[in-house]
Amino acid sequence: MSADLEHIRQIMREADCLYTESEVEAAIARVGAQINEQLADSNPVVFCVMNGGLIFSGKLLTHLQFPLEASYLHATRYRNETSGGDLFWKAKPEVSFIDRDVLIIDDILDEGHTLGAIIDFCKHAGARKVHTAVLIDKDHDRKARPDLKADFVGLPCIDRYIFGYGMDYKGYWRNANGIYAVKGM
Ligand SMILES: O=P(O)(O)OC[C@H]1O[C@H](OP(=O)(O)OP(=O)(O)O)[C@H](O)[C@@H]1O
Ligand SMILES: Nc1nc2[nH]cnc2c(=O)[nH]1
Repeated sequence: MSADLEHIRQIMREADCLYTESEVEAAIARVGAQINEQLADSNPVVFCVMNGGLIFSGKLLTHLQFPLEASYLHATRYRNETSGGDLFWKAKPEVSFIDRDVLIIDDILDEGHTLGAIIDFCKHAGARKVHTAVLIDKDHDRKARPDLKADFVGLPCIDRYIFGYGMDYKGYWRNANGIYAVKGM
């Protein structure tokens, strides 16, 4: 069924901007500097978590000034909905990372099921060390593993459903050039 584009446009018109483009870009640059400090000698395999991690990964990668291999994996829990279900692997990593450092880049750490499962997968598959970077860490007490923190975090976020910079509303507005919260959610 095709989307109701008027509804999709209305979501953007009525959304609250939580972070502007320049605030997000500054956060990405900060995360890039931290990763440069900590991982420059680790020769990591860097995995973008599709789809949401696409924009953060692309922008973050250009800040990284050391040798690395970049690839992607695709795991989804929300599948274009606004509440999550079971994690579904659409594409497991194809680049070998046995005994290598891995850096996982995703857009958001919300309840943390997705990142937790990806970390477990990489560890069981033989990664030497798994590092994680997220653009947004959502602030609430529903974390699947309260001790699971991302190593690198761009920005904190209030407990609302957000979109932009890779994050979608029903598959749309991943292209929004700021971080927006859906009205009433
Ligand atoms: O911390 P969690 O509650 O597990 O949620 C975070 C995950 O949810 C989104 O993925 P989604 O399943 O929506 O797929 P997408 O990347 O294609 O948007 C996002 O990209 C994270 O990977
Ligand atoms: N787009 C989007 N995806 C998510 N996945 C988990 N939480 C969120 C959220 O707030 N927005």
